[in-house]
Amino acid sequence: MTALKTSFPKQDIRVVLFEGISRSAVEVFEAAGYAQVELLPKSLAGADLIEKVAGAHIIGIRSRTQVTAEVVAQARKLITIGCFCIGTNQVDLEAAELAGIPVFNAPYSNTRSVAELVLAEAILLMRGIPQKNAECHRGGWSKSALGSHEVRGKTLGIVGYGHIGTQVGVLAESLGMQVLFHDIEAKLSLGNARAAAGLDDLLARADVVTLHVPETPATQLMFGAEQIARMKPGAHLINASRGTVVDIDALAAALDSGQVGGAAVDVFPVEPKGNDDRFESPLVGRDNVILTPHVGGSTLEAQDNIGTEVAAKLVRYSDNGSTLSAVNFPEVTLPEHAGSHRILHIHRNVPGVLSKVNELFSREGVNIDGQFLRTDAKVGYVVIDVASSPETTARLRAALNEIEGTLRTRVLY
Ligand SMILES: NC(=O)c1ccc[n+]([C@@H]2O[C@H](COP(=O)([O-])OP(=O)(O)OC[C@H]3O[C@@H](n4cnc5c(N)ncnc54)[C@H](O)[C@@H]3O)[C@@H](O)[C@H]2O)c1
Ligand SMILES: O=C(O)[C@H](O)COP(=O)(O)O
Repeated sequence: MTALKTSFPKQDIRVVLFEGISRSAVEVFEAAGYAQVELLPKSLAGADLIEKVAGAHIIGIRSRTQVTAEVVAQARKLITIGCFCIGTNQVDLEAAELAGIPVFNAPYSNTRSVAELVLAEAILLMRGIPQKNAECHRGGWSKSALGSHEVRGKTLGIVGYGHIGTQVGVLAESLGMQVLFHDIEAKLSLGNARAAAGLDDLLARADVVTLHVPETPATQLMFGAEQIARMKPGAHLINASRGTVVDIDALAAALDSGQVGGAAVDVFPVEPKGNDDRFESPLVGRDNVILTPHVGGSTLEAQDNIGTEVAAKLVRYSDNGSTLSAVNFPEVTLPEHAGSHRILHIHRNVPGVLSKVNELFSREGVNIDGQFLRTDAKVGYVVIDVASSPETTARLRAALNEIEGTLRTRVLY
């Protein structure tokens, strides 16, 4: 097979990876011939982020970097974004789509890591270990079974029964826990897990409640004073989803009153941008709270896998145009195009664009080797393989750019 060459030289494609993304990602880019890969240890914000992104063709971020509509608007060279994590709420997905920028993520690679942490926390909270640990560190010694329970036979309430929630449920059952879940979608129960009659039913029955919903307008502060009051008195709460899901002041008050017996919190409404910044939260200083710095998915195994998975998706899009598993874009799986020039045309999904594209090719008398089209509500993505000279391809691209509704074109050969 002939080596794939892009019309825009690969050695000039600038890749910037923020937030300490695994070196496994760099290896994927380098193996594919990308020479300019910059690895930054933390996220940037404001003018610094805009400036850095403006010079990049490909960026990789984790949960911290906020790629807003403003950042997208100034990122004129940017062709694709990789979220080296599950959550994509930190990216303005619509702004990216309308700028012709597909966004990719790693939907599965860290789910096991989160599930293991959550299960460990459920055990520690049910045993009152956070308090005992803190007391020992202060020179105290409370050898007592008071308030310490096995998890066996207790009820775990899972809110959001998706990839992580289901894994937590399976692991919890293997320890003998009863698993109840609540989801807005109808979900197949794994093992002996049971769907609760609703969130209130789950809250009334669970000894430990764990949250695994994404950040959406509907999940913002979905867990506040009202929901906490419906929990069993003294039950425990785990949040490793997103910091905006829980009303943190209401949780602090409930921990003080004893309504919540203990909590494990990995995500916060405001998180430090990097490891040198100070962490502050109303939950700090409480012995019955396990605080972790958003490390649910931070294991070497998960990060290594995520690096490989997302970098491979970005390389594939950059080299070949495939958008399979993009989270904001029409999905097209494309074959190799050795011997043809591949023209990518991204346009607003309005009537008449495709007929103008096809008219152009018939007018130019260019033979089409293959054509692929997918649309979603806002955008159409048409990929045309042609056997033409570089000059003809450049002329076709210029003419495509003139078609009303065109958002972006690229040529690969
Ligand atoms: N702490 C970490 O390091 C870490 C790591 C990975 C993921 N996460 C977070 O965990 C979230 C969940 O991950 P996942 O892979 O399980 O996602 P997923 O999409 O597979 O599952 C989410 C589930 O929540 C359900 N849901 C959505 N809105 C809901 C609502 N209002 N009420 C009840 N259920 C609702 C969905 O139907 C879905 O089943 C991610 O979106 C991410 O924000 C955090
Ligand atoms: O969305 C995710 O996968 C998690 O929140 C992990 O994010 P991180 O890569 O910033 O640790």
